[in-house]
Amino acid sequence: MAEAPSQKHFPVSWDQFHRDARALAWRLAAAGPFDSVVCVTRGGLVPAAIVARELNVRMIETVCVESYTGIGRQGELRVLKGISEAITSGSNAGGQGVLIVDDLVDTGKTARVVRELIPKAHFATVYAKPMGRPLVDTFITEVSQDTWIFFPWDTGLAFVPPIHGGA
Ligand SMILES: O=P(O)(O)OC[C@H]1O[C@H](OP(=O)(O)OP(=O)(O)O)[C@H](O)[C@@H]1O
Ligand SMILES: Nc1nc2[nH]cnc2c(=O)[nH]1
Ligand SMILES: [Mg+2]
Repeated sequence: MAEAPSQKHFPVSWDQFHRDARALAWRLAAAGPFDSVVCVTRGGLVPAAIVARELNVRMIETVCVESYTGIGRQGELRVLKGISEAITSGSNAGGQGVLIVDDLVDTGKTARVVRELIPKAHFATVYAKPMGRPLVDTFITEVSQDTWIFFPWDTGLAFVPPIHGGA
């Protein structure tokens, strides 16, 4: 898969991701309470599970978005499934008391589209890049715009050649 030459790599292990998602939950505990969690698929599924467990939220919804087709390759953004009215009705109108969770914000395109669907919701991500940062209410770690984050569900153990060369 082709990627921009200046791209730095930021690999995240399961352990690290769990710690960071739990740190996000600690921060969100002070920003709530939240009646429901909306996760932005697919990357938001794992952090949403961790955050919902920590905050004892059992009402979980998805908003299904398709955007990136490879490392650093953003295609046209399509919302494949919107947010159920059950989540945004009554006292939760407009997204009041609703928490949106995604793994990261990069250009902010995904966050902007999801926010339009549910403007009063609180938007949280584990990681943020500078362009998308203004669209997020709460996040844990910022990485530079030219960094590509590799999540544990996208990676696996592999041989690394020794520094001195050869095997
Ligand atoms: O701020 P943006 O530039 O819009 O990028 C952020 C989005 O990109 C990734 O999703 P992706 O489209 O790769 O799909 P996935 O969640 O199914 O992996 C990530 O999970 C965010 O949702
Ligand atoms: N895995 C991954 N998906 C992304 N989508 C947009 N930016 C990123 C990134 O840095 N890593
Ligand atoms: Mg995503």
